[in-house]
Formats: sequence, structure tokens, C-alpha cells
Amino acid sequence: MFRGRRLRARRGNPQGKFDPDDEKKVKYTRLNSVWELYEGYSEDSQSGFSLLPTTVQLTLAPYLGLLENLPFVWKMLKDIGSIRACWFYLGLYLIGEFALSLIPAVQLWLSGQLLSIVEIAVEQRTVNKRLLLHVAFGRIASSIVEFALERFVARISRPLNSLIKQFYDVNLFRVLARMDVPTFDDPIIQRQLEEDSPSDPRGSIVWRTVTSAVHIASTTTTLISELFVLYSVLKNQQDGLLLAFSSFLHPLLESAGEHMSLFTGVWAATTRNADFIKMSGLRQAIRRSVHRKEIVAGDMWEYLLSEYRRCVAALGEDVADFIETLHNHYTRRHFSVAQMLRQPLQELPQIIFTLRAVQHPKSIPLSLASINLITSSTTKFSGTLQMFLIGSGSISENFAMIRKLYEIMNLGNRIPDGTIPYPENQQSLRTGMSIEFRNVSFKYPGSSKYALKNVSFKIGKGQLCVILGENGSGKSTILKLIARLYDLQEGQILIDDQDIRTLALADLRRTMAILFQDYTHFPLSIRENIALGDPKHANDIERITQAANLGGASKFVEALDEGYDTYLERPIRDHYSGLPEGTTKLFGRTVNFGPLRNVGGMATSEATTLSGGQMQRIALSRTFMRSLISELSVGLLLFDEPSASLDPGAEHDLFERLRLLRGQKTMLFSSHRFGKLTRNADIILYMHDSVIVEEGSHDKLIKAKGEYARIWNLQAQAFL
Ligand SMILES: Nc1ncnc2c1ncn2[C@@H]1O[C@H](COP(=O)(O)OP(=O)(O)OP(=O)(O)O)[C@@H](O)[C@H]1O
Repeated sequence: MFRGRRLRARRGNPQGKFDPDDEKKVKYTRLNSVWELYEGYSEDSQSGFSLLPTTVQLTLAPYLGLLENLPFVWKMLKDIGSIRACWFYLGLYLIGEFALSLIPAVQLWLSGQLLSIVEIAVEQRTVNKRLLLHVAFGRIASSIVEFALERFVARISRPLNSLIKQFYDVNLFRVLARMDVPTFDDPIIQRQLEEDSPSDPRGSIVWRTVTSAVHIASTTTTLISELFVLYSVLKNQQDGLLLAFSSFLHPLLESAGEHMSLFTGVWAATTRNADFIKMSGLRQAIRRSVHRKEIVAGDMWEYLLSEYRRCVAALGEDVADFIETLHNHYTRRHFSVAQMLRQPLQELPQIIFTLRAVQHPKSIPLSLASINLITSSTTKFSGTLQMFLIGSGSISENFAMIRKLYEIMNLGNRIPDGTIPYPENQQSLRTGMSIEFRNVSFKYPGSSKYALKNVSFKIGKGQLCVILGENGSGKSTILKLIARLYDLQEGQILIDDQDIRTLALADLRRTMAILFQDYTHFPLSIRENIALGDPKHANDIERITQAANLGGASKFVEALDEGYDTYLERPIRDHYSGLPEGTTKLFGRTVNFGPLRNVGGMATSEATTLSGGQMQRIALSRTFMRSLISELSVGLLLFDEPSASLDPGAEHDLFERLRLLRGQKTMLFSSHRFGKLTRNADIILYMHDSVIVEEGSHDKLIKAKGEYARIWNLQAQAFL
């Protein structure tokens, strides 16, 4: 509830830029020792704390997104309709809810009857026993029916919920399972996937939306019917309507108080608290399955726990996440007036009654009887009203989530599928596949730097190719493009003389066996990442730098702005909403605008872009501080530095096994090693800074006396 109201992004982003450091346009609030909030002052009625009075904002804000999300809700209804047997259960569910919604009015009417019996008793000193019995029976019967209907609705909800859940689970699974790398890697999509939490105890978002929509309809029915009955009961009562009104004030103010904390507009929030950032990193480290192997093997748990304890103790009361912190802050800021008024208002009906009794002493017996009834009836009514307000507040949040769900389900893959089946003749794979790069240039999505520049080469069927080059020169990128994990921007890749983009993707990938580099990095600082190799010496800086030296990481780590304190991945996200389109950086991190940006509070992404090898060197430094193959259907084997961390003996064994398994298939290695492998290669591609600088067999390159020959001679001294 709170989250949706508080963090709802405005529709559409204004032009311009949001600069948190601009004191004239941005208001700074330190929420606690962790979170810092930057709010844009409004220049128009759309942004910041709007010029609209708070009450109007309060009333409109939850409903602003409703209309634009309606098409998605309509699609949801159509999808639910397409689920077998769903309409049957839904029909029963709706009937049950509708019947339930009328019961409060019936009970109120019966209370009214009771009041008129008391009235007659006071005036005429007689009691209509038959009517009294009917009313008493009616009350009991209505309670039983209510109970039975509630059970019925609950019973129907279960199969209905699970039918809907299964349908959406399977559809979402399908989308995620077939999502390609550029789509999956997109930070905006990652964020969307994280927000789609399947473990809400109230059921899936679709079910929650259905129930809250039905809830709104049923509370509306209840409200109208109660209002009708309440009016007909109270209209003849002396001061009945005045007493009813005064009884409403208290609960209404209570619900208004909650809404008062809402704000919309341009804002951003971040944290610079080192303990909080570390605490979040530690939390993620123990939750992600990729780290489990290393945590157990390295016996790291005690160190992780003690560091976590230390951070939590240092943070004290400020351990709360951003949402909770913001809630606490606004609760404190806005609630005081409402709280001040609440108590006296609770007494208001009593005060009115007393004043009236002083004026007309004769009315006391009747008023005594009716005040109880009136206040209990109005309390019940205002309870329904509150439920309505709460329900209608969350419905727009639910609608926004439905939209988000459908946006995920409608996500198209960024790599378009080809149509030509491959290979034409399965037997042809026995002798491998040919690969040709023609003037290929490629940049990773979101990167302005070429990872490959005008690369051309040809590997014939059944050949062995080794790609050599320093870290970041583009070796792995070649393998990823052959597997078509990404599409190139310029040039052409041919597989068996056919453009790779024309071949059916599933067919193509089926013909390849790929082994990628394997390493993990913890969402902690580089220092911690290395220290985790030997937690006992985690504070021994000398030892850590020594390990980084051995792992070959120290040079590039020291060149980073924050050196060893750099987070490879910031475990905490900044929060923001409604940023102008021109804002590309926030708190020094990249802001991602995308098709989904208006759905909720988004976050900046921060990944320190290191090459695969640089990451591996960090993993290797941690080690210093303390692979597959082919069937008939496979014609190409791709290995991305399979032996990078193996000693020459183990490397030799691995290559022997691979040679035997390979047969006549085409094989591609990305490697840093010069040795038996390169000597046997049909073709060696030597890369430097995204281009191929030397190409040919070992003998040819040695004769050419270029970079390959120079490094071969260097390594020969060390290994051969
Ligand atoms: N997912 C990515 N997004 C953006 N840039 C990337 C990505 N992966 C790699 N790069 C960049 O592309 C360039 C080539 O990287 P690539 O991984 O192909 O190099 P490499 O030769 O295989 O290096 P290494 O030997 O270290 O594995 C590098 O500058 C790297 O920083």
C-alpha cells in the first residue's frame, strides 16, 4: 500500500535535467544517517510539491495512473477468460461477494427496526413482541448467512486463485526462459524482474487485482445500501443525522492522516553510508546461489557474520531500507495535526448528546438508546468507507503492477530469429562448420566503445583456431557473436557461407558446444572480494595487496578512482522518480530511461565495467590470498579460456582430452597461452585493442617476427 502511494512516478517525464547539487532547485533532506533525499521544487503544477493543495493531491494521486493502465487490465480480463473453467469459478465468486456486500445493510436495517421498537416502548410503554422476535431472528440468521457466504467465497477463491496463478506462472516462465542476453542484461529489465516478487502472501498480483477490484465493487454496494438504510433509519431521529455525522469525523480523519504523507514529483534518494552499503552487500552475498560454493569451501561464514553484526550495530536504528525510512520520516512530519484532533473528535458524539440533553431533558431516555445504536451503526458504516478508501487506493497500485507484468510478458527478444533451418544435412557437422567474419564491428549495448573493429577472418571446416590477445582485446566477444548472443552493428558473419542472422537460432545453437569463463564476484568492495580468500587476515592490507599483485589485479585496481574500495557492483540502488529526460547521471551513476520507466521508482545502475579477464584476476587474487563436449549434432566447439587458471600439467591433460573428443570438428579457443595449442592451430588470430593485428599459422607468425613471435619467445622461456 504505502510503497505504491509514496513512490508512484508521475506520468511522463518533464524536459530538462535534475541535478541534486543545485541548491536553488533542489531541496535536500537527510532522512537519517543512511538516506539522503533530494526533492525538486516545482516549476509547474506537475512537479515537486505541486501547487495543488495537498487535499486535492491526496484525492487524485492514487487514481492518476488508473486510466493509462486500463488497457493492460482489459488484456488481463481477456486472458483470465481464456483459462479453462475460470469463468465458472469466477461467476460463483462474484455471486458470493455480491450477496456478502448486501448483508451489512440488512443488519443495519434490522438495527433500525430495533430502534423503532425502543422508540415505541418509550413513547407508548408497550413492546411489539412479534416484531422484536422477528428482528432477533433476522439478526441471528443474517450472521449465519454471512458466515456461510464467507466460507463459500473462501472455498471458491482457492481453485480460482490457483488457476490464475498457474496460467501467469507458466507464461512468465516462458518469457524469462527464452530471454536473450541483451534483453536479460538490460538493467531496467533486471529491475523489473526483481520487483516482480512471486512470494506475496496475498497471492499473485493478478489475483490481488481481481480481489481488490471485486472488493471495491462490493464495498461500493455495501456503502450505497448502508447509506440508504442509515438515512431512512436516522431521518426521523432527533439529531440522528448530526450524531451520525459527528461519529464519522474521527475514523475519516484517521484514514485521511494516512494519505497525507503522500508526495509526487521529481525526487531522488541515495546513501553514502559505508556500513549500510557493506551490510547490503553482505546480505546479497549470502543469498545468491553463485557464491555458495566459495562461502562453504572458503569457510567464510564466520567472517561474513561478524562483519554483518558490526555493520548492523553501527547503524543502530537506521538499518531500515529506503521505503521504511521515508515512511517513518513522513509519518513524523505530517501526522501531528491529525493526531492532535483525533482524540477530541472521538468525544464529539458524547458532547453533542450532552448539550442536547441539557436543552431537552425529556429526550434523555430515547437519546440514550439511540446514541448507542447510531454510533455503532455509523462506526460500521465508516469502517466500510475506510475499507473502500484503502481498497481504491491500492487498486491503482495493482493496475500499475498488472501493466508491469504485461510489459514483462510482452518483452520481445532483441535478437531476431532466423528462418532458415540449419544445417541442411546433419551429417555435414561431422566435418565441422566454417566461420567467416567480414568487416565486423561491434559495440556492447549501452557502450560507446568498440569491442570489435572491422574484424575479418575465415576458419575452414574442421580447423583449429586459437584467438590470442591481451585482456579486453575482444577475444570473448568473437565467441559470443558466433553463438549469436549479440547482434553486430556492422559487417557480416557467415556460417557455412550463410549469413548467421538468417539461420534459425535454436538450430544454430544446437550445433555449438560452448564453455565460457567461470568466476564469481561478491557484491562487496574489491578489497573484500580478495580478503574473502582468507577471512582470518581480512584486515591485513599488506597481504591483500600482495595477493592482488600475484593475481595480476593490482595495476588496474589501483588505477580505479576508488581503488580497492571500488564496488564491482553497488549492492544498494538509488531511488528516484519523475526525472527529466535530460538526466543521464545521478550521484555519479548512470540513469536508465526505458519503456518501463514510468511504472515506479527506478534505480540507477552501477557496474564498474571491467573485462572478463580483469574480473577473473580478482577471483585469482582471492585464490592467492588462499570444463565438455560433442555429439553428432555438434559441429563447433568454442572455449573461452578454459585453461586460464590451470597449471601447465592440468592444461596439457585438458587439451589432450579435447583433441580426442574433437574428431574433425571445428574448434575455437580464446586463450592467453602460447604453447602446444597454438603450435597445432591451423589459424591463430592475434588481437590488439579490438582489431586482429596478426593472422596465420604458428610457423608463419614466428617467421613474421611480430608480436606473436615476441610473446612466444617470452613464454617459451617460462614454460617450454
Ligand atoms: N557486456 C559488456 N558490456 C560492455 N562492454 C563489454 C562487455 N563485455 C566486454 N566488454 C568490453 O568489450 C571489450 C572486449 O571484451 P572481451 O571480453 O571480448 O575481451 P577479451 O579479449 O575476451 O578479454 P579477456 O581476455 O579479458 O577475457 C573490453 O573493452 C570490455 O571492457
